[in-house]
Amino acid sequence: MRASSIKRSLGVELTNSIKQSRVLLVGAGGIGCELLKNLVLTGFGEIHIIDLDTIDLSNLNRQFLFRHEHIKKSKALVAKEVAHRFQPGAKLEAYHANIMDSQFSVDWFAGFNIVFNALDNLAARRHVNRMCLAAGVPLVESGTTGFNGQVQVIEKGKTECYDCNEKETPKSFPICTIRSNPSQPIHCIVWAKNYLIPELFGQSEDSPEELDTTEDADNAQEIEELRREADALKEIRNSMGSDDFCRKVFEKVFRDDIERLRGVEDMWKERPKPDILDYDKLQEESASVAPAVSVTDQRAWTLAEDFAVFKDSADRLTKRLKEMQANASSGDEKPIIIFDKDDVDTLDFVTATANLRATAFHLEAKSKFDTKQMAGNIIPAIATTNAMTASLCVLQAFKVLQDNLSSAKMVFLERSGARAINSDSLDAPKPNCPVCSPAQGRVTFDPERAVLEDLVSLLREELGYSEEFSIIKGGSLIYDPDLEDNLPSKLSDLGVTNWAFLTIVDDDDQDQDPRIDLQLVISARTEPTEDSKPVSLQSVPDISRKPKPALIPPPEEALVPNGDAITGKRKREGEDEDVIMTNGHAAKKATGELKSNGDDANLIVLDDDDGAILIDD
Ligand SMILES: Nc1ncnc2c1ncn2[C@@H]1O[C@H](COP(=O)(O)OP(=O)(O)OP(=O)(O)O)[C@@H](O)[C@H]1O
Ligand SMILES: [Zn+2]
Repeated sequence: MRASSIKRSLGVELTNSIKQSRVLLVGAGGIGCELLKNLVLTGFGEIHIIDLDTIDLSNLNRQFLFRHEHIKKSKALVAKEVAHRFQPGAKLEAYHANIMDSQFSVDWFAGFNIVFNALDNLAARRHVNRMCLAAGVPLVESGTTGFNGQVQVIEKGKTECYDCNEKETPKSFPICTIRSNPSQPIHCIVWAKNYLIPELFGQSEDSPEELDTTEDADNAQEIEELRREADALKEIRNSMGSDDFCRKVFEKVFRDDIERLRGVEDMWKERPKPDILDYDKLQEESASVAPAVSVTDQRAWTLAEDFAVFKDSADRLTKRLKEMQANASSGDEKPIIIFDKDDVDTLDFVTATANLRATAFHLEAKSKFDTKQMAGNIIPAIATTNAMTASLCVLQAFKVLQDNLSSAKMVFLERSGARAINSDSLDAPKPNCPVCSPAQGRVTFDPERAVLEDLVSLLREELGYSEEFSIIKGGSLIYDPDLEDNLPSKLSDLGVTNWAFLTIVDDDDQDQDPRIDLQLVISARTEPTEDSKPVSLQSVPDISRKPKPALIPPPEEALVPNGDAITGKRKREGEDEDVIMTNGHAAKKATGELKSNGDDANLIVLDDDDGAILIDD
């Protein structure tokens, strides 16, 4: 878009703040590529891009900055290079790195006017949320799943933070469900992917992440039995490459193991016993099936087809592993094959063996396409959703730059319902949020000298804490009055490194109400200072007292849009007043009009109470 069009659309003031802004984009994947293009073309002054990953073939369908020749190159560096061509004057900086690295400190974050999250995982999102809160930088958080998208503006003390609401943790399955008692097709897929493949071709894992062993403490005997089964499989692994390898694997997992389970009568009171599968019978039935049937990915294969693909993919994997072993040098780690949804051999093997198991347990077989989605834990990423979400991020960023937070929104992109885009007012911070409710302070320390006692004394002498308080780092207690043994330990030996976050919890309710929690960001001194104290306060925080539960007032600066109380409820569909997009056409805001601009017939103006948005047709 031409600079003059942007200026006319957004106004001189906003255009200037955009030009002067220094922003950080975290993640150069599906949303990130779209967002980078938007930021560059809108004229943001300086854009820093960070991504830890390299480009994969499966990214190319939607991460449009990347081409075939970029595969295996850094996402951040290629994104920077390609986006630069859109606007050669743009100031771009790229980092092929993990945003959670300590080099990206609170001070580094503080150098940006806005941070945009375009990430795909909870841990990194949480980390950036915390860093932005500590640095006092507004964060525009975004995410998509399939047709749904969401954009949220986060500002310390004014809005909810990313952690104000609990997030669902990824699903894990009890180990016995996976190994002994599957009741859904996904259980068979996880079995094939996380148990059978590692046991045969990979590194045997006792407790891979999708298997939850905690629920099974009472079930020690069953676990022991499963261990014996795994040992037997390891022996079969040694016969890999021999003619009867496939038969041995098959008869072990689809005959002997099932036979044993059928004998555990208690398991089959509510459901039919699993069936034993017959190798010779399936061999006969599959005689006319060509292994090429594995390219059929939209329908579930027949049992004979599953059998044929099982044998064929097992042969392919065996051959591969043997070759890898032959090419490995003696000092190398043992070569292994791990499941990858984009690795056809492993996907065929998982689809076929999961379906054989599903049939044995009277469950539905799944197509290769469905198995890929389920095994890769993926809801398909949709380019259009990413593009729309990325544009909503920029619209919200305009409100942040205009310091007009009361009109910023939590925006939802949905496929169902009358409108594609719905929005909700931003809520005030949750008073009991463990991340954003604590008071904030900064201390510096000398990593060579500082011991825990120095920090404890500082808290008592300079901040007035009594005897009763505790210090927590990353969920572990490093100090409370009963943990005096730690006092002479160096902070660095207690895991307190540069830019660590410490939480101080006041446990004293003798004289008056305890203080609210205090979050201390602790940074190592690099230069020798005049200050000879091993630990010193850099900023003196204002630590209020915990309000009594019934009397929690909303924080003073909290957002109260239109003077109304915040209810935290979603608005009904069609009730909000933001930009609407339907059927791919950008339409006007509820009250606005679609106009054609007289002196530039190619321009479509979208009216919005907050200023017009101009689209170059
Ligand atoms: N800690 C992190 N530091 C830097 N970048 C990160 C971090 N965690 C995730 N990312 C990046 O965020 C991006 C998220 O993009 P996206 O959701 O499109 O995922 P993807 O891995 O590219 O695609 P998919 O998972 O759908 O195959 C990825 O490029 C990923 O590398
Ligand atoms: Zn919060």
